[in-house]
Parts: sequence; C-alpha cells; structure tokens
Amino acid sequence: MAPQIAPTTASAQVARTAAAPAITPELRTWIIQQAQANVSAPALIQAMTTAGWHEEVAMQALEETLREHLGHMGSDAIPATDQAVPEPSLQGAPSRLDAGDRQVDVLLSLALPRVVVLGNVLSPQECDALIEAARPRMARSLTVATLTGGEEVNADRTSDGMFFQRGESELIQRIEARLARLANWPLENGEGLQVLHYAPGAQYRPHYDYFDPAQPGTPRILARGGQRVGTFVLYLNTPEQGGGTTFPDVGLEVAAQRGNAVFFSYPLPHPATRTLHGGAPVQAGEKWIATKWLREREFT
Ligand SMILES: O=C(O)CCC(=O)C(=O)O
Ligand SMILES: [Fe+2]
Repeated sequence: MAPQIAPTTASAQVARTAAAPAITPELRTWIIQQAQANVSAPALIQAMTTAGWHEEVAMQALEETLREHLGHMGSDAIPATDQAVPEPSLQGAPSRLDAGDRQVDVLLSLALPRVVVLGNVLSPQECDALIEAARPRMARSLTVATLTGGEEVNADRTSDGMFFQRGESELIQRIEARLARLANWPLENGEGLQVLHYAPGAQYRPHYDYFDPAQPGTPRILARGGQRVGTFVLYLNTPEQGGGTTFPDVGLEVAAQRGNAVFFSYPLPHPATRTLHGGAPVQAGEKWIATKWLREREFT
C-alpha cells in the first residue's frame, strides 16, 4: 500500500525519517483518497509506517488531514467535533485548574502519550466515601471481551472491582461533574465510574483502554457511544509500596497518591498513541482506584 508516498530518492527517505518531517501535500492527498475509499485509520497508519513514516508522524498527519478535510464525513476514528479528544485547559501552563467546586493542581503534563497528572482531585473524605460505597459490591474484575463483546475474567487483571451507575448518588454526580469539567468533555460521554481494589501482589498488566478495532466483538461495544478516547485513574489510597500506573513505552510511572489522578487520552485506537499502561504490582499494602473512561459520544 501507499505507493503514492513511496520515496523517489534515498535522500527523500532520509528526510522522511528525520526528527520532524513535514507533512507533504502528496501525503495529504493520499490520506484523503484512502479515507474516501473507507480505509480504516489503523490500516492507514500501518500503510504509512510500512512506507517509512514514523508512527507518531503518521498519526499526526492522519489526524490533522482528516480533521481539516473530512470532519463533515463523520469518520469513525475522528470525532466530527472541534475538539477530537478530552483535554484539560492547560494553555498558559496554569499551576491549578478550576474543576467547578474545587481547585485541582497540575503536577505533570506529557505530550506523547498525552498524559496529565493532577493533584487534589478528590478530598480524603471523598476517597474514603467511594471506597466504603464500593466495598460491599466488589467482585473479581472483568474486562471487556473483544472477541464476543461480552465480559470475562482476565488473568492479566488480578484486582476486584465494581461499577457505579452514572449519577447514582450525590457523591458520584459531584465527581463526574468535576471530571467532565477537567477534561472539557461531556459528562454523558463517560462510562460509569469503576472502583478497583488490588491486594498485595495484584496488578493490571500493560494494556490499551481503547477497544481493538480488529476484534469481532468491537462493533457491538462501539454501539454504546463509540470508542474510548480518554481515561482518568483516580487514586483513592496510597499503597505503602508499588502500585503506580506505568506507561512502558516512555518509561513513565505515576505514583499512586490518595486524591491524585492520572488523565490520558488517545485520538485513535492505535499503539502509536503510546498509551500502553498498566497497574504495577502492589508490593506492600493495598491499592484502591476509581477509573473513568470517556467515550467519543454519549455512553448509553
Ligand atoms: O491500576 C492502575 O493504575 C491502572 C488501571 C487501569 O489501567 C484501568 O483501570 O484501565
Ligand atoms: Fe487501563
């Protein structure tokens, strides 16, 4: 695939793989043609990387070009909105964000993967109240089975968990409103808050939160609000040792500190987003988190 962007000379190849290659008019034209022929975003990125483009450059080119030219076509991969992904308001590098009923601290911001670490998202009382509301409803964690679209027990995820219904209590409503405001993303696009508990030794092996487009069960999952495009992991306690959230592609580990949260987003369901992440094994103590996944559209 991608003969239109094949290098014509050795120096063209070198230029393309240099640190900051430009997106050429030829590449833009080719992307538009392929998208009009209904080639999927992951297949396009695959074709571009095969032709010698860096994955992240390919993803950026795809996003920019499609957002400019195809917004009106309602592509599955690129939401037809001004704002393709949830994103905190970090213009001007503020040290704090207004979350409506609370001022939240900005602790770290990374471009690729898009990761923002926030402090003081929840009060200690809110953390405890979430744990106590979840405790009687905990069961071994399921993950979405992309083969069938149902749910399954997953050996990679040795935690216990439960889901709150969206808006099911005043506490849940308050937290959901805060997260929606922090991410600038409609509250209705959020899945119900999930609470997970890890005992000593438990972990969640590295994974992506988006649904694999190649799996047969994925269309059924996407019918309820499209792809996942962002995640908040809220830390409800501080494990004594271990239990951070890791991003192995970039060697980042976010420490689990009560009341803090890590936010990350992924405009495409593709590894080029570098959003591979996991819950590191808890080495001492236990770990409680709440996860909020954000969909492209209203989650029903
Ligand atoms: O336990 C963590 O830190 C990560 C949890 C996670 O990846 C998830 O809930 O999807
Ligand atoms: Fe995850």
